[in-house]
Amino acid sequence: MDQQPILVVMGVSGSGKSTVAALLAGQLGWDYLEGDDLHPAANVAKMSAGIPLDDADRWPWLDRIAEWIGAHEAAGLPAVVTCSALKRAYRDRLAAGSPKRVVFVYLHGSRAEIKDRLAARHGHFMPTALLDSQFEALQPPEPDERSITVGIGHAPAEEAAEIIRRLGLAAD
Ligand SMILES: Nc1ncnc2c1ncn2[C@@H]1O[C@H](COP(=O)(O)OP(=O)(O)OP(=O)(O)O)[C@@H](O)[C@H]1O
Ligand SMILES: O=C(O)[C@H](O)[C@@H](O)[C@H](O)[C@H](O)CO
Repeated sequence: MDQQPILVVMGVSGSGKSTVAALLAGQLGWDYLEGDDLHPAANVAKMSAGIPLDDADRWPWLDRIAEWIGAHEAAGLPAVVTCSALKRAYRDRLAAGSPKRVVFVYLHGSRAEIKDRLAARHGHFMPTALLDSQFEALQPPEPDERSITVGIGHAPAEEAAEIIRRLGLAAD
């Protein structure tokens, strides 16, 4: 890779984005953004009420994340950010400002596996009932996108190590 990347850790709710991305950012010593922190309050209220977000809800949120990515592009800094980035059009928006540096890391797992994890997770606004809608919206990365797909069947530290190895990144 010519320049150090800006990694967008993506996938449905409960696939492990926050867990794996925090490990990655810590090990690499890179800036980290939890994408959920940029949701407008109305989006969080909607999800908390068990109503899936639609495109109109997501665009302003994606634009905020794209702005954060853009700042790292402008500064020449590597970074890690979590974002479900479920649809191709969302990813194209996120990568538009730095097409050579954004790499999507898609955490891929079965509905059953993720449902179990969500059922065991507490204190998070996203209800398990929204998982079906997440899979309905999901468009996995296509071959022409800069991405890697990582299976979620391993321990978080192993997933982070796999990502670092496959992308040829050096941990701090
Ligand atoms: N590799 C893993 N093995 C086992 N459990 C995991 C793994 N990765 C994450 N988990 C657990 O699964 C749950 C979901 O993980 P996490 O919150 O990181 O997912 P997420 O994709 O960020 O979800 P959301 O988009 O809803 O915020 C958490 O309780 C987490 O501790
Ligand atoms: O795109 C979406 O439908 C939502 O934004 C969710 O995916 C959340 O951001 C998050 O993953 C829940 O915790």
